[in-house]
Amino acid sequence: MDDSSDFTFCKVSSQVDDDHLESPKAIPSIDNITLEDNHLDGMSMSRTENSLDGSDSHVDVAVEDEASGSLCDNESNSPQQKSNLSESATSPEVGKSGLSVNEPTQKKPLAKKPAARAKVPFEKGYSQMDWLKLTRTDPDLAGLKGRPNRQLISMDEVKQHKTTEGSIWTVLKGRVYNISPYMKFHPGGVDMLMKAAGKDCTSLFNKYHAWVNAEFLLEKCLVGYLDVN
Ligand code: HEM
Repeated sequence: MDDSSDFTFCKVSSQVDDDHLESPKAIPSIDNITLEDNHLDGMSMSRTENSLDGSDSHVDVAVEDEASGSLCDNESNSPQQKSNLSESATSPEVGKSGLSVNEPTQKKPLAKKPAARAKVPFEKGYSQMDWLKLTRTDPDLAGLKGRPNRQLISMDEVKQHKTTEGSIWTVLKGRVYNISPYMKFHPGGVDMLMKAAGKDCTSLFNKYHAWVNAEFLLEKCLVGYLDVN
């Protein structure tokens, strides 16, 4: 068999040709490049903006329950963690600028403070696993009493469900949920979730935990969809 027609045996010649690639010229001289310190300042500013609430008062009182890990990819997907990864992955090694992150004298300004956590210990019987069990057994968590949940609901109507026992509504990503039954199960506490009562809580939700899968957690609490007109 002629080797040249056989893919398996096709000859591969070296592509590494310094003249062709012009490698010395392809890499620009970095002698004159300097990095300004204010670049780093900018990054730390944005870090502050991204913090949960700008305060350091949160204490991690998390009680690890058996289900939280499966409900949200809380460690690897948190925005803070992602940012850490990208920062370390893209940090340039700048040999002469004095800002190389690999230099031993350089303290680690790029390492973001760990996200402040404010999980509250759940009462017995109110873990996320207990919530999942309840969603499977309670036939009317939304409190619809037989009405369909495909209806359009105005913001005015949502506002009226602010304090009503058993019927506290919120809007999250265009969906209206009855969050009353979830209150005591909320890992961030009742007080925090009450901030969502009668409002569109999408931005608050995203601020604290955009990675949480609320569509899944609150599926059975769906009352309807926000009427934006
Ligand atoms: C309305 C739907 C909501 C659902 C389904 C929900 C669900 C959850 C879940 C599953 C966690 C645990 C997160 C984790 O372990 O990483 C959590 C924690 C937390 N939530 Fe919510 N939440 C909601 C709304 C809110 C709102 C509106 C706020 C703020 C006003 C809030 C504040 C918090 C806080 C402070 C924590 C603890 C901090 C943390 O775990 O990082 N949540 N929530």
